[in-house]
Amino acid sequence: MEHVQPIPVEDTTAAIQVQGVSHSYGRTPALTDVSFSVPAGSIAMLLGLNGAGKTTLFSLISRLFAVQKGSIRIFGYDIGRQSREALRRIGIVFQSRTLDLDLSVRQNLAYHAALHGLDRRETNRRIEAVLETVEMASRMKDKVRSLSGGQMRRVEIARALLHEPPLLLLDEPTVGLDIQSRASIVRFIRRLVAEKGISVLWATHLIDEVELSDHAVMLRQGRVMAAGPLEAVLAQSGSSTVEEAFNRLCRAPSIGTGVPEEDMP
Ligand SMILES: Nc1ncnc2c1ncn2[C@@H]1O[C@H](COP(=O)(O)OP(=O)(O)OP(=O)(O)O)[C@@H](O)[C@H]1O
Repeated sequence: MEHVQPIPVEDTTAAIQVQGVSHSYGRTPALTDVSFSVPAGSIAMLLGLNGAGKTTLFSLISRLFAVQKGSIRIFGYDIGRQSREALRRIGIVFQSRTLDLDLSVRQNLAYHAALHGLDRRETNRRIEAVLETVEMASRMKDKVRSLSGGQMRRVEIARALLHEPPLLLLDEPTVGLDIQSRASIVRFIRRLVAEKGISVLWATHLIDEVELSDHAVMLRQGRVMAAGPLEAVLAQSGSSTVEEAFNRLCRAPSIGTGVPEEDMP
């Protein structure tokens, strides 16, 4: 009997579909032939050491940089050719802080709402709602400067949610926070996914933030080492824990040098 190969079907409902993406800074390659997809309604953890290419990937998905090679689709919309449709579906929290310290929490959010063309009444309604979500409504009138690092992060998450995007990009949102603040951020994000069905791509190297029901994209020196439901990634790498998979896939000796990445100058 003739063996019939299944025909690969392009999943246009994927929240993110990255296909064959490469990116270089001058001659330095940062991403090489990166492909993966994030199913709608799921949390995908983007795992990799410092320098693995996580921020570069976020910069391409959020169109901070133009895609040099390959394609990126957000809910089926090409980030280069249909950027308006793609970008309005994305909320992003960058690694570095981007709030204006001398404005109030409300003013920071109102500025973002204006960029998205929301009218005053809708702006007020949404600011209250998103600040409730991250339990920061009581600090609405306070200057950002008076907040703790964890509270600022919560305001940044609120801001990213203000235009009600179905996809949230988080670039190491818990780095530098104490255990309690980290836990509360993780809790808010997971609650958002469960209650509102939004999709999340979450860059981290903190493997305790990963749960078995998540998807994972394991990145090492700009290459995807494994991607898919975490359980499948564990099975594929012959690992019984996330830590083991991370060590095998993301922390292996540096390609071409035999030197572990963290020991490199
Ligand atoms: N503006 C830039 N110019 C030149 N090289 C860069 C630039 N930004 C990043 N790189 C290089 O590209 C590679 C990927 O960096 P990137 O910041 O994307 O990694 P990362 O996984 O986000 O790391 P981290 O966790 O430290 O933020 C690294 O080798 C880095 O040195």
